Amino acid sequence: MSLQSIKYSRGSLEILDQLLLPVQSKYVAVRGVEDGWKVINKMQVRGAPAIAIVGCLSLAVEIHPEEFGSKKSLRQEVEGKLNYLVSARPTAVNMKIAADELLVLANDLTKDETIDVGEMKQRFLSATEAMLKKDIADNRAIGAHGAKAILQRVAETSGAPAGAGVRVLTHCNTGSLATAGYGTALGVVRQLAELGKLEHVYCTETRPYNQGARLTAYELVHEKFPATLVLDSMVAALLRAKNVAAVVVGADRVAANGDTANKIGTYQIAVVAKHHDVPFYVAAPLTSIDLAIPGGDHIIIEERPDREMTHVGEHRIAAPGINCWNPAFDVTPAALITGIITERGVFKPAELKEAINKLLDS
Ligand SMILES: CSC[C@H]1O[C@H](OP(=O)(O)O)[C@H](O)[C@@H]1O
Repeated sequence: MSLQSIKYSRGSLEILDQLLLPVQSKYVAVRGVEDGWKVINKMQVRGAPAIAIVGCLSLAVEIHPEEFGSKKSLRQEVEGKLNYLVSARPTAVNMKIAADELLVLANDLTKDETIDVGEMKQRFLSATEAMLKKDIADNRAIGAHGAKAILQRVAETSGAPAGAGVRVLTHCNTGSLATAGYGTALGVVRQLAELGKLEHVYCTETRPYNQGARLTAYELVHEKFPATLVLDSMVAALLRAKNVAAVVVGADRVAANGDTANKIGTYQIAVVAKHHDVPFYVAAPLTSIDLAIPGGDHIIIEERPDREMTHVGEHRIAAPGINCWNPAFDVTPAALITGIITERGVFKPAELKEAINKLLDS
């Protein structure tokens, strides 16, 4: 049983094939950008941060053995292949942000007359490799900020005895299998557990890919957390009956106003949480926040193949001939979001844009 979604050393990249989990734990070699695009598009690896890291590392393993005649030719190869990788899945912004940052680096290195093409390649490889450690550090910070915010909110509003543990609900998979490690929303759950404050965690099965039943449950069992799997259709009954203190989910793209695209089903959980006065948190690194778009209506929502709904593996579960609608994500309006938990702190949606701009300026 492994929770390491990405295995990398310079010149070598493997990903844990998440289509086979939880029954089979098998690593798949990613030999270059074509492989990288395929494993992302097929969702053998998924999760906004993991998509960006695997995409960029697939470029790193491709250019590592290559000799480039000039810095310009290296830059042109980098630009073309980064744009290709961004096309693998359109909703999560992390790959686009990483591609933009790496292209700025490639342009700067091209202009830097103090280094040759060999040094440029080494610096480019180092920059892509740094994403792994940074993501884990970001996730641990998200976990710390998120756990503190939830415990503080519960202490202020629920009347629970000081120091009591909390019961939380999460959706989809936002753990080590969606990132370089530790996780975003599941990083908050891990931090609550590390503080001895996790009374119980509920995870939804998250049809149709079943990230919750197959991946989050896999992580929670691995960690031996007190956890229960629920159907997506049970969330209203759960919030009514089980004294859930908070909902914490991930994000694929957070717009400047705080509207958030996340796994399909997130929006209706947010509506139900509002009805039951349960705080609803989004946990996301700054690399998932897209200040270039004003609101959720501007987010492209990926539609996945009907077969992901009509079959479980090779077994058909829907009537042949029925039409399907299979958007992979939906958008939760900022008005339903209590706070956006990032590695730099927790922000109300209305404060997000100004706070992030201040952080970026500093
Ligand atoms: C930290 S993962 C963020 C996000 O990615 C997942 O989508 P997918 O499994 O389709 O890649 C899900 O929406 C998570 O919340």
